[in-house]
Amino acid sequence: MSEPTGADYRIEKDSMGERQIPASAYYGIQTLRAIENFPISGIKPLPTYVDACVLIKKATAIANGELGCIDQEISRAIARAADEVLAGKFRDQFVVDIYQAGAGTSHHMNVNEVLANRALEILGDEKGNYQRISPNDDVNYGQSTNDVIPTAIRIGALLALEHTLYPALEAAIEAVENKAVEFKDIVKSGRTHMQDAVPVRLGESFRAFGQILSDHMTRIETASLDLTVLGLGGSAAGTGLNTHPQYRARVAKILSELMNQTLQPAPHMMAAMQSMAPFVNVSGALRNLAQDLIKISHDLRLMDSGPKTGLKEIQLPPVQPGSSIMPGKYNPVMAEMTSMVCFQVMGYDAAIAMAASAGQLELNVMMPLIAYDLIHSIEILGNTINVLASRCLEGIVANSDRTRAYAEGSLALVTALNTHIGYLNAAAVAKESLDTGKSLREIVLERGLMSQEDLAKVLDLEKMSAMPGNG
Ligand SMILES: N[C@@H](CC(=O)O)C(=O)O
Repeated sequence: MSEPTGADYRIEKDSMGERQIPASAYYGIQTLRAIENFPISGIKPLPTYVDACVLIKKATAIANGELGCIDQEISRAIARAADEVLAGKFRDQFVVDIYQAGAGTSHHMNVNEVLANRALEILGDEKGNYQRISPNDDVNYGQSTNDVIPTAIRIGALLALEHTLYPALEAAIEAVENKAVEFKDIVKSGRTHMQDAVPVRLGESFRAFGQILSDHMTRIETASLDLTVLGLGGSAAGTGLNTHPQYRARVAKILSELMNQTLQPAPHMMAAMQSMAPFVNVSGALRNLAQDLIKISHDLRLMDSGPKTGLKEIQLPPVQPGSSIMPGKYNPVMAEMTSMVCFQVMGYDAAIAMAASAGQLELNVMMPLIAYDLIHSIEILGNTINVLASRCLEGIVANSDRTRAYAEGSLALVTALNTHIGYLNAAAVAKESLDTGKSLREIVLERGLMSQEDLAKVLDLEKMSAMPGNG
C-alpha cells in the first residue's frame, strides 16, 4: 500500500513504530499492518461478524462504564459509535482479510480502532488521539482477542441463524407441506435402488421432505443452545485478569438485552475460550441438513428429468432459459445451485473440524477460519433455502398422468400379491410380464392364481399407496 501524502494522512504510533494512516480512515495503525501482512483472499469480514464484534464492544463499553472501569463519557461515546456501525455506517472500514493473524487479533484491533476513532469524533476530538480514547485501553478494556473472538463467533452464528436460516427453513417447510396437501391423492411409483418399487403418493414424498427439514431445524436449534454460553470476561487466558469482579455477569446481561436473547457466562471461562466444540456441533448440524438437502434437490431433479426422455413426474418452475445453445431448454437450476452450496457447507464443516482440533494450551488460534466458515455456512444455506422455497418448491406442478402411468406399469405391483399367491408365484408372474410384455393382471388370471374380483381388490393402487392413518 503506498503511503498517503501531505494533509491526507495522520501519524499513528504503536509498539513497532510510527506509520502514516489515511486521514479519512477510521481504522488505525494495527489495521494498516494487517492489511499489508495479509493480502490473501480479498474477502473482508462478513457483515454479520462485524455486527457481532460491535455488539460485544457496545456491551463491554456499557459494562465497563457502569463499573467505573472506563470514563462514563468515553463509555457513552464508544456505545454511540457502535450504534452507528450497527446502523450501517463505516462498514468499509472493516478491511482485514479473513485469513489473518491467528485468533483474530487483527480483525479485533480493526474493530477497536474504528470505534475509538469514531468515539473521538463524537466527543469533538481528532481521529488518532489515542491519549483521549485508546483502542487498547478503553474500547478493549478488560478484554482480549482470546475471549472476544470466541464470543463473536457465538453471537455471529446466533444472528445468522435467527435472521437467515430459520426463516428460510420455515418457508421451505411451509412450501413442501402445501405441496403435500395439493398432491395427496396423486399415486406414483416408488423407486428403491433406482428400480421400480411399490407405489406411493406424491404428496407423501413432499410430506417426508417437510418432516426431514423440520427435524433438521430442531437439531440445529438444539446445537445452537451451546452458543448462548459465553467465555466473555475470561480475558487473555480465562482467568479474567484486568476485569472487574462483576464484569462477566454484567456484560452477559447487557449483551442479552442487546440481542433480545438469554446469554450467560460460562461456568468455566477457560473451557469456553479453549474449546471450539459448540461451533463443531452447530457446523455438524448444518452439514447434516446439507446432506439431506442434497438428497432432496437430487430427487427434484430426477422427478423433473425430461421433458421427453426422462421421468417428468413433476415440473419445476422454469426460472431462466437453461442453455446457451439448446433453445427451449429449462434446467432445474435452483436445485443444482442448492447441491453446490451444500457441498460447500460440507467442505466448511471439514475445515472447521480441523481448525477446532488445532487448539494448543490456552488458545485455539484458528478461530478466524472457524468464524468465517461457520457464519458463511449458515448464511449461504439460509439464502439458498430461501430462494429454493420461493423460486422452486412453491411452484412445483405434478404431472399426474405420467405418475399414474408409471405406477400402473410397475412390476413391483406384484408385491401386493405375495400374501395371496406367495413370493415365488408372484416372482414368476413378474418375470413373465417382463419377458412377454403382458400385464400382471392377465398372467395371474391365465395361471388361475386368483379370481378377477380378488385381483381387482388387491391391485388397488390407491389402497397400496395409502400411508397408515392418511387414507
Ligand atoms: N491473541 C492475543 C491476545 C489478544 O489479541 O488480545 C494473544 O494471545 O497473544
